[in-house]
Amino acid sequence: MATFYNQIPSASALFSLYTTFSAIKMLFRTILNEVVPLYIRNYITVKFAILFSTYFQTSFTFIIEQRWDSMENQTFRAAEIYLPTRLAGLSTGKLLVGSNDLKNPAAEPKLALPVNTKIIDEFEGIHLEWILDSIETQNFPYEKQYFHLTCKKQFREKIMTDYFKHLTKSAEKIMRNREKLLIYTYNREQSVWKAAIFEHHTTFETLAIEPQLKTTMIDDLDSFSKGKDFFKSVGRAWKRGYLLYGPPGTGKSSMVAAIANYMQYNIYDLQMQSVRDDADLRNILTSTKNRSILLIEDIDCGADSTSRRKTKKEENDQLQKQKQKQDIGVSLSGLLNFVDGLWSSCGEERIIIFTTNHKEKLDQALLRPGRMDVHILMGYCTPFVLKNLVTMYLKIDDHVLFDPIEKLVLEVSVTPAEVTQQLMASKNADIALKGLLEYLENKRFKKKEDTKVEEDGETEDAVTKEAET
Ligand SMILES: Nc1ncnc2c1ncn2[C@@H]1O[C@H](COP(=O)(O)OP(=O)(O)OP(=O)(O)O)[C@@H](O)[C@H]1O
Repeated sequence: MATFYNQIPSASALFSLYTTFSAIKMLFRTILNEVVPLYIRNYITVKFAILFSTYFQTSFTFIIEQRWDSMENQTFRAAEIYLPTRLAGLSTGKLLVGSNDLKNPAAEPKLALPVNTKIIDEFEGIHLEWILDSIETQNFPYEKQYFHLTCKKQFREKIMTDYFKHLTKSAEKIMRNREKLLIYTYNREQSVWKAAIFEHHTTFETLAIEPQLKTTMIDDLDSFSKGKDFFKSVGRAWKRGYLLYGPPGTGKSSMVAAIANYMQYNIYDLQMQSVRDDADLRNILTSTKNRSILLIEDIDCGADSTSRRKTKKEENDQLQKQKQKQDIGVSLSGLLNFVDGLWSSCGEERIIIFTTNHKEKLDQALLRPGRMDVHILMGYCTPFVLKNLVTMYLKIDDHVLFDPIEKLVLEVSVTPAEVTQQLMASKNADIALKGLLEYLENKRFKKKEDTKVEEDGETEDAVTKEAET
């Protein structure tokens, strides 16, 4: 009777079987490699893989890349905003935590998306798995990230039609309720925008400007933010351009802060010097988000259009500026053309703000009608602005020194920055206002002196000319 032990082949029989099988396998592989060309072998392998995945795979994966058609992919952006809300309380295995709140180091750290970690979401009972992945590429200026969103194959349509809508709507809601605004500056070395928390507390309530200007600005911003359909109906891009001009210290930056706080828009603060060329500019602009402000300060580095003879120093300055302009590879009007063209096709709800201390020096291309929608003069203090500042800083609305100070404000050009500096000198209204009065009197005295020197100079010139002739 054959026992179990009798049926087990001997070790030598097993070894000879193994060597025979290996030899056949090697022979088959050699024939295959020599007879069948590589591309046919690859083709067969791919076909097999597709066949197996189609018939046996039950899941479906959406891939969401950072860029879409060389623009920032808004679906990717929405996922980036939405997914951190799915992290708290979930056992993802690992979490990224951090804070960039410099003002409050003890602030509770925020959660961010770790790379290569599964994040689970659920939508109308459908189980979804998100993974953020990244690869380094040579073509892309920095690491390229993308999301994998996996669901059961049968829910593919539902996810396409309903879940992505839910994702973008949720992201929009989160953005609207976000408590802190961000200010981005462009890092030329890494070709990325770097964010910091924007904590400029100026609002339209604390900005001392003429009431008419305040109302105009607020109305303009309101109609802009509600103007999606209007802009569409007249075939224009949903964007608004403001040119803020006026002497230093008249509140141009404060106005930008008031606009950002009112609209709840992040600011992209662009230094033209950090732009290398058109390709760089395209990258810079396409990586800015909707509902934001593109701010370009002190743009008066264009050619001086005034006919006044320049001093040696001014000529040197201009040469330097022209050189810088060549170095940066894009001109301001080039930027404008770009913004007009590019943002008309891809951006929505954008504000662009230029500031300058010398409107008269600006390139005419900038001032052409239709370029900057609204030109706003941020001027010297008027009696109204002065009173407004005093009320804000000293919490008083009347004082015996008001009258002489108001008269002086009409005589000398004083900026709100100068006035606030004097008002900050003391919390005591008598001391602060006395200081302001003296400051203005000094200014008036200096102005008179300067006028006298100028007049004397002109008389001397006339006398010299007469003597020469
Ligand atoms: N209209 C204003 N209302 C209230 N505060 C103001 C106003 N203008 C200026 N200030 C005060 O003066 C400071 C400097 O003003 P700001 O930087 O806004 O001026 P600016 O016109 O942008 O100057 P620059 O051209 O030098 O950049 C502000 O921090 C603010 O305290």
